[in-house]
Amino acid sequence: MTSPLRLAILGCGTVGSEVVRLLHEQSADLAARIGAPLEIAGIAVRRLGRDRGDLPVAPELFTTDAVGLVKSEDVDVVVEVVGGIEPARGWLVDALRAGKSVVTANKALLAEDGAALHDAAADGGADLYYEAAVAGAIPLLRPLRESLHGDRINRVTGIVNGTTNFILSAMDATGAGFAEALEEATELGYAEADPTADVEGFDAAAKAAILASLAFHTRVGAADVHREGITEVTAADVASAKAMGCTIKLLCIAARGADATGRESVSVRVHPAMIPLGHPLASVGDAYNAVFVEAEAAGPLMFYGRGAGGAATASAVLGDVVAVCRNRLAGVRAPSESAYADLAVRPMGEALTRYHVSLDVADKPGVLAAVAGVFARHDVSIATVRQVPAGAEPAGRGADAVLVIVTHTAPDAALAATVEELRGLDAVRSIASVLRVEGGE
Ligand SMILES: NC(=O)C1=CN([C@@H]2O[C@H](COP(=O)(O)OP(=O)(O)OC[C@H]3O[C@@H](n4cnc5c(N)ncnc54)[C@H](O)[C@@H]3O)[C@@H](O)[C@H]2O)C=CC1
Ligand SMILES: N[C@@H](CC=O)C(=O)O
Ligand code: NA
Repeated sequence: MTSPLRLAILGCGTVGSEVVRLLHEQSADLAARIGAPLEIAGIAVRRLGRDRGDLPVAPELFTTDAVGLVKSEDVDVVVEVVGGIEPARGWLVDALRAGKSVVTANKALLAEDGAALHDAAADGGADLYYEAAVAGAIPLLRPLRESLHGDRINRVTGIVNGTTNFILSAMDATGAGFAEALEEATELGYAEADPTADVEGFDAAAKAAILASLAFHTRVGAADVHREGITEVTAADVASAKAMGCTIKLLCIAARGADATGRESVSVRVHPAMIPLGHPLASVGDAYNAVFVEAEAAGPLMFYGRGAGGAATASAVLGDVVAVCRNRLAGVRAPSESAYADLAVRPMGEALTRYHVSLDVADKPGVLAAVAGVFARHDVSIATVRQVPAGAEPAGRGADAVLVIVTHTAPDAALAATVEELRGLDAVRSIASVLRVEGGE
């Protein structure tokens, strides 16, 4: 058999330790599939003292000198599972420029400065693979990057954050509020000690940027993504959704469309939205992820599985390790980044959405007409109106009546302006819930 391919592993936390374990457990199969054995050249960690006795590797492989490990002449492949922007960016740019293949799970870095990595990969003639960065174990980026390159993708809609999906699923199942559901997610080990990146939508926004870049052959960064998290989603919102035969999910939506001047562009957004129970994403519960891709010739495609967790994520990392190692042995590299389309990213105000608005109103003549007039002034067409008498569900608001309005599709800016004007209307006592609605029209 050919001489071993040598791996530098950067980081040995949740994902890194599982990568190391699987490399050991699967070593014979991996060698057979690649055509050469894999050897760990070193594992960069922050502190050497930690007890990692359960990991099947020689203790002398651990080092705190990540830079030295990356630069080492006898490293072929760098596996980065540390996360964050720096020092990861510096390590990976150096490795790629030196012609080393890189496998990374670092969605934050790819969304913040994917260009630096792709450019370095092109400069060094090296492979850059990152299947684990979006939707963990689910094979999704390779299909977008390879299998669907003969097709034209129009839209990608996904649940790409496991923590928030767990929280929203728990709120839906038990009627719990956000804080209570977050506590449960933390107890079960889904949410991290600082859950900000998950619950405020930063993690999903980074993944949305990566998905949009691949789907539309355009560089889309985290800053291009409209982002809203789930911290404002209330038990009343969940009840409103249920009453409409819907559920609430944190969605990542990347869609082609025309901008205000009619030029082709894309919109990329992450926000909570109501989706009908019959929508393919509605039944994705617990901490699972799913991504729905709509392509012109292929039609709808659905990808589903575990988007997080050490072993699940390590599966995607190892799949990439096998791919880059095979390429090295064959003396080839995967096609470079495809960003030729260079489409503009539309502002959120131009995204076409639908709103569900629940208003506490006075139950007297003329109120419905006044409310409808506000929608008309902003050129927003109403799809359905439901009036719930005070005391009926949703209960306990002390209003005379609750008006539940669902709109047809309109630019987000027009919908937001409608809600703002409704807030100032005399007949409207308060706005109980505003949520976007996706699917089903
Ligand atoms: N945990 C998960 O379910 C998933 C994680 N990812 C990504 O995988 C990457 C790793 O995530 P986790 O393993 O969950 O994080 P983690 O926090 O468990 O592990 C990161 C490790 O890197 C170490 N580290 C930090 N700075 C270092 C340095 N300068 N040198 C060497 N080691 C250093 C930390 O001590 C820690 O052990 C991140 O980019 C994350 O976004 C992607 C998909 C799912
Ligand atoms: N925190 C993320 C982990 C994977 O990317 C999630 O909850 O999905
Ligand atoms: Na994946």
